[in-house]
Amino acid sequence: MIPVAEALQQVLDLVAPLEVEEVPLRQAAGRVLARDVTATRTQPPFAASSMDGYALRRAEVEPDAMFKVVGEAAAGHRFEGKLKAGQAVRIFTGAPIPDGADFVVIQEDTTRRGDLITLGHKIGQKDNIRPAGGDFAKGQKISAPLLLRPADIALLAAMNIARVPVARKPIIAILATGDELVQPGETPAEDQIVASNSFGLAAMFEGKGADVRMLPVARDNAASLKQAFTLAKGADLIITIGGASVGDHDLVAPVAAEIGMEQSFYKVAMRPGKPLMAGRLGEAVMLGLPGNPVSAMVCGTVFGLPLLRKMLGLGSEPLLMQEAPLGVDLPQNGPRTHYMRAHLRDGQLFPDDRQDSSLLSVLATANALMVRPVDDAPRKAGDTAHFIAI
Ligand SMILES: Nc1nc2c(c(=O)[nH]1)N[C@H]1C(S)=C(S)[C@@H](COP(=O)(O)OP(=O)(O)OC[C@H]3O[C@@H](n4cnc5c(N)ncnc54)[C@H](O)[C@@H]3O)O[C@H]1N2
Ligand code: MOO
Repeated sequence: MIPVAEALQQVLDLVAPLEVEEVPLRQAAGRVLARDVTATRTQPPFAASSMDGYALRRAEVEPDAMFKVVGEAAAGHRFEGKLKAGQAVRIFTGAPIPDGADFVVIQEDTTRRGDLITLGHKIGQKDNIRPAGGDFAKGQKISAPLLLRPADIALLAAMNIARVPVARKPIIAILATGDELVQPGETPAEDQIVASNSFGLAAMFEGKGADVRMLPVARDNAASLKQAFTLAKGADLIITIGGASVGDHDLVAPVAAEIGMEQSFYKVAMRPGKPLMAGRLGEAVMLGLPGNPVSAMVCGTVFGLPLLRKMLGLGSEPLLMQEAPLGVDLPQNGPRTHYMRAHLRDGQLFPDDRQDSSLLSVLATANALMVRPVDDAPRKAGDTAHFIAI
């Protein structure tokens, strides 16, 4: 057994950031910007009105001042002339400020009769003009790497960047193993159960930017497992589930070795997830997860997500660890880092009473994995605890 930190480092050492590809802006959300991009234009490209009202000269603003309305400026339609003394231009939000004007009075502060407007008595100091380039200037940079959120997509669009350089999506093949497994929707025989964690892991990785290839379930024999491995060809990461322990039907390690896997490690001092293995298999990295559903999901979180982030070019930082006071007393921890399914409630952390690694219903209602270090001393309610939000 090796410590979690060492195992994670070894796993991360197996991958490098993937190559860059260009995608249309509409497909860029949720992808990782892989190269810096620069604005191809200035926004706004002209000084623009921020209100509906009248453009005029600030020097002429005083209570009861009268102006002749000589034209109109709307968004997309500038006023072509030049404003002269005593003149105003009817203007709408987003319209270019006419030549000669340096102030916009909002229409609520005016009275209009025919072509004439009269100002009220309480005109504010604010000019209601958005300067050219107030948002960004041509050449302004968006720095990579960056996970593109909806606001980034809007900014890229405003910068007129129609094709976006992003990291290629990692292809992750998920291979569940076991004679007992059927797929959701099928009818299990008496001794069978429904494959679950393969679907949970697929959701986990797809949600973080991977393309997941769900392979058919491999049966507990070498031929079936070998056949399934051939279907993983082309994947960047192969994740097996189950068959990782020491039982007579746990064939993943021997079969993977037979087809050329160079193992980095087997067994990690973590709970759940002890029988985790990792290594290189041809061009791909292989992560062999234990079959117990919570073990598989916890290993996916602790190892799979950082691997994915590194492949996407988002760096190698460990998962964000947060702190909160414990809500209960806890006994001494054992010799493995314990990822306890916990509830963060009213700012306090409450580990669930039921920590068996088969209990998906507990994992599904938890919102935190509380992390207890190896041999952590007994803890009292109120002591600081560390957790990963899930
Ligand atoms: N003598 C020992 N026995 C076990 C040890 C050990 O150290 N010595 N370790 C235990 C630990 S810890 C774990 S974790 C499990 C891991 O076993 P495997 O990886 O070989 O997993 P399986 O035996 O194939 O399955 C375990 C359990 O999970 C269910 N399973 C498997 N795949 C799925 C799936 N895709 N969806 C839902 N459920 C799945 C399977 O039916 C079993 O119930 O080994 C312990 N034993
Ligand atoms: O460590 Mo196993 O992963 O308890 O279930």
